[in-house]
Amino acid sequence: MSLHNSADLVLSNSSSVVVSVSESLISMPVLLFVGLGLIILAIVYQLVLYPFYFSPLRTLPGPPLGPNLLIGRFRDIINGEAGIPQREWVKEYGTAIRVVGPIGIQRVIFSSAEALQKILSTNWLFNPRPSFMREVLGLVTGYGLLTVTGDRHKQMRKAMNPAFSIPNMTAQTDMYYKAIDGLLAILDSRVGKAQVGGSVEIMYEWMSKVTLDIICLTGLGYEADSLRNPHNELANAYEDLISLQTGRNLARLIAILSIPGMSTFLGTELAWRHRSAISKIPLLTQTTILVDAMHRIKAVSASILREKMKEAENLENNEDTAAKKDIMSLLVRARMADQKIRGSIGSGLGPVPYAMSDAEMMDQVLTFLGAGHETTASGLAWTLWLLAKDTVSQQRLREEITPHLAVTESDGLRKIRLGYRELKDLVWLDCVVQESLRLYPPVPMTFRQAATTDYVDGVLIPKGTLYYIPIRVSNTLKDVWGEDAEEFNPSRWLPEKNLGSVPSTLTFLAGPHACIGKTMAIIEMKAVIAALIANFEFSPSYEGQKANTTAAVTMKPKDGMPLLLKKIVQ
Ligand code: HEM
Repeated sequence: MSLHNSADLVLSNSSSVVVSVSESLISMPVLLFVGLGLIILAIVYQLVLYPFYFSPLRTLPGPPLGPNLLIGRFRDIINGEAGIPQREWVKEYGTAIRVVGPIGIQRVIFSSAEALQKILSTNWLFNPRPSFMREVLGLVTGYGLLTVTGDRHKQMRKAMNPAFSIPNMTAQTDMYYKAIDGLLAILDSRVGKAQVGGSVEIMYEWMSKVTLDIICLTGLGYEADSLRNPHNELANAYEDLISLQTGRNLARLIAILSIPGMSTFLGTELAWRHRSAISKIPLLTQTTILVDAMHRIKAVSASILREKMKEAENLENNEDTAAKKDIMSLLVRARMADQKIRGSIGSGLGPVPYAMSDAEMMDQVLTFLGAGHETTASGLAWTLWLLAKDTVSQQRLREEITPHLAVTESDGLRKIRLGYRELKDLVWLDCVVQESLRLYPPVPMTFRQAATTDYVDGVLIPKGTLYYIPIRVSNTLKDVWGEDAEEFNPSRWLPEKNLGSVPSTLTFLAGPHACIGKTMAIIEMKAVIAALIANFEFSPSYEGQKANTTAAVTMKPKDGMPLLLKKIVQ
């Protein structure tokens, strides 16, 4: 209403209307002023008053809050190598520190084994993954085991544990070798073409392909063959997804997903159909690449799951179908068995077993692909980098492995056919893989959030506090690992060094949310590394090459890790 119109109203109406209209005219700017004042006060409170003067955490040591109170230490975190600014802060300020991030959000870093044990194991139910993390993980890895908490997590984990048992892992090792043979053949031909000087290969890309092929076969019984088929839809979609993974994009995604309902919307068909319109909104341009990639991944996953269910039914009906050993087949069959018991128990007789819904099964497919692919690929790329720089360890590994691998007549390559037990018994291989996973943990950090107010390490932690779980920091603490904690020294894992008394690394985390795929990842890494080292010599691709990490959810080499490969003459 314009001022002119209001004046007409004053003249033509009763006195009560005159009063109320003139009051509203007076109160409007006042209201605006008060509103603005409150917003400024809230900002000052959040950025200055609370962290400096009121927070119970203000007495904890830590890096200074400034220089820019709006973004806190965000610039150090985003520009630094994953986990390294935090390591420096822990060295300088101690085992319980406070770091203030963007918009005044405080995070606490505990690095003592006791505190981490309390947060991750003893009191795990009161320290769930924070919701921003569940939103991000849910969008890219489905709302499976990585996002659920409490009783739902317990049920789901119980249903899934048997599929990841050692006997199942042992039965699966054969399934790795098809993909590994394919990788050896491709690299051999590329190195052969390059002749004397060897060939520079972007190792992260190869590791990403071989691990995708392996997880598809072992996890889902699906032949992706991304190594040989550059147009494989799943591999292409994952390539798009991986290309988005930088710290900055992750920070942007977290900001977008903090809008209520956003993560659900981005996962819908509607968002996918209108992705080109959505991409015009500046902050959402990258997000639509993610929406599209996830749409393609979900379409393939849904068809894999449908296939599994059909196979399981055929098996039930004694049709000519062999029982598949991949994890999804095991889960589908276990679910059928549970559903049968549920049906026969009827109402009220005994405990009804939990059976995953179709949607939950679908989320597990996405979780296996998301959690089991890039992590292992990063672990492999870092291991090759460390071996490329440490030629003595590389040669020692070759000498240990070579007698166990037979040369094939046709191509002169040493093919790996070792089983779970044999891989486990190769001592130096174990030392190398453990040490690489310690120094370059593919997941360098994670988060938890205090659901209740509690004391940790004698510090009062208010409800809602964000815990930065310092995986890489904890793996390289000098107090625990010795003066050479930040160096690659596989021999620290030799049985005679008796590391048994030292707490294990946090690479796969600890407690009820610890990685379910740990054994699988380690066997897979060993099999790939053994085959590569037996056939090729690895060295840095140029003088002065350095490892550049980029970290969103996983820590990868920024440049894809170019390494020089030369064939070992058998
Ligand atoms: C080197 C490879 C791997 C590393 C370093 C790794 C690391 C981790 C870490 C640190 C977590 C805990 C995350 C958190 O709670 O914030 C985790 C959880 C998980 N990982 Fe892995 N992982 C690897 C491979 C795999 C593989 C091969 C699979 C499965 C096929 C897998 C499946 C999972 C699942 C399902 C969870 C959630 C467990 C739960 O909350 O109960 N991971 N992983």
